[in-house]
Amino acid sequence: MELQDLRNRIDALDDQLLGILNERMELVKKVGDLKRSSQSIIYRPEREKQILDRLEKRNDGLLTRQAIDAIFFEIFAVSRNLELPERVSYLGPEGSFTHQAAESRFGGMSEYLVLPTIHSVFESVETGRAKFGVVPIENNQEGIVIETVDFLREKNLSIVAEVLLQVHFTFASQSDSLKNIRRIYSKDIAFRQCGKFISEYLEGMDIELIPVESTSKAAKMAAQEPDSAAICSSISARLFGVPILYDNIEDSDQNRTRFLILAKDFVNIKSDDDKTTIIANLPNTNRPGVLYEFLKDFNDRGINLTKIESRPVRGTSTFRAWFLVEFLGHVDDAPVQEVMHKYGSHLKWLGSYIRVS
Ligand SMILES: O=C(O)C(=O)C[C@]1(C(=O)O)C=C[C@@H](O)C=C1
Repeated sequence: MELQDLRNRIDALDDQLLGILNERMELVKKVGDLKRSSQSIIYRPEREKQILDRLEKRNDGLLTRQAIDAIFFEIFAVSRNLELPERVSYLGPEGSFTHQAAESRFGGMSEYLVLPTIHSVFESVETGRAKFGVVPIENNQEGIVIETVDFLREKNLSIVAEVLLQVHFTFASQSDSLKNIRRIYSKDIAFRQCGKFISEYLEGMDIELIPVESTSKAAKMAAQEPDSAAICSSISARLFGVPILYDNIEDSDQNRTRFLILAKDFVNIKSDDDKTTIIANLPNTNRPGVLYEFLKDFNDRGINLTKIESRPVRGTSTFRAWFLVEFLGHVDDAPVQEVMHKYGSHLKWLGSYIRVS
């Protein structure tokens, strides 16, 4: 078949897609009207997951689950904006991995508020300047993001959802030959995570590695200085118009960062695959066995703990700690309710949300 014939058939399918998408939006608008009149929540991650799971089961074509997710998350984001436009804040700068995580759930059309610190993201949601906030919570190679964990305890926000992002770095420069590059900008942690690439490709060359605050700052610098390069995310290279010379240059393809979507007073309905996050401020932690007994309470009820992080209780001379605890299940599950009641005000529930694996 000729190229033109194939393109004509693609055009015809695109016409159909457009018609179907508009038809879908008519229905979404009606859902939005119903929700507004009953003051219900617009964002329903468990419904979105149900749709994605159903489509994956039905699918017998070339689309992978990842591709179905990417296409439909964009459709859901457009739908939610049609139902009620909502502003989303994230830890910037633009082009950061948190930006990428935010766009993966809220799409290219949402209104974004780019903020300089994790604290300002929490504050923007608390004060209602943004309906949702996106912050990193942990990287599987580097560990927990302490600031996020501490603000989860201090502030009164709920966890709506988690997002997992595989961290890929690109090598971007306006120079088309490595020979002409004199400086490479990046974040110190990114230099560490791309060590093999740096030693293999840049061995023996007179190049200075310059750490800057963020990988998007690095891309910005590389856009201004033609004899420099940046190790950055592909989104920031694109944003600043710096050509990508090498993609996926990280040492390990296991590098993943987990982000949280936060909102005020948000409650997810139970799904078949939930995770719950709580803060435990246990009494009498100087008595032997207190933490053991607490953990045993989960074990005895068959609740699978997935994380326990300890943080210091500040403002005292003791070495007391509080804990961020995560486990599989929803707060409405009977065994979880038992533990919550047993410890009462010593536990703070932060949210039950769909687990991303
Ligand atoms: O089913 C709903 O509750 C909707 O609002 C519709 C819809 C969708 O586009 O399918 C949009 C937003 C929600 O997060 C979930 C689903």
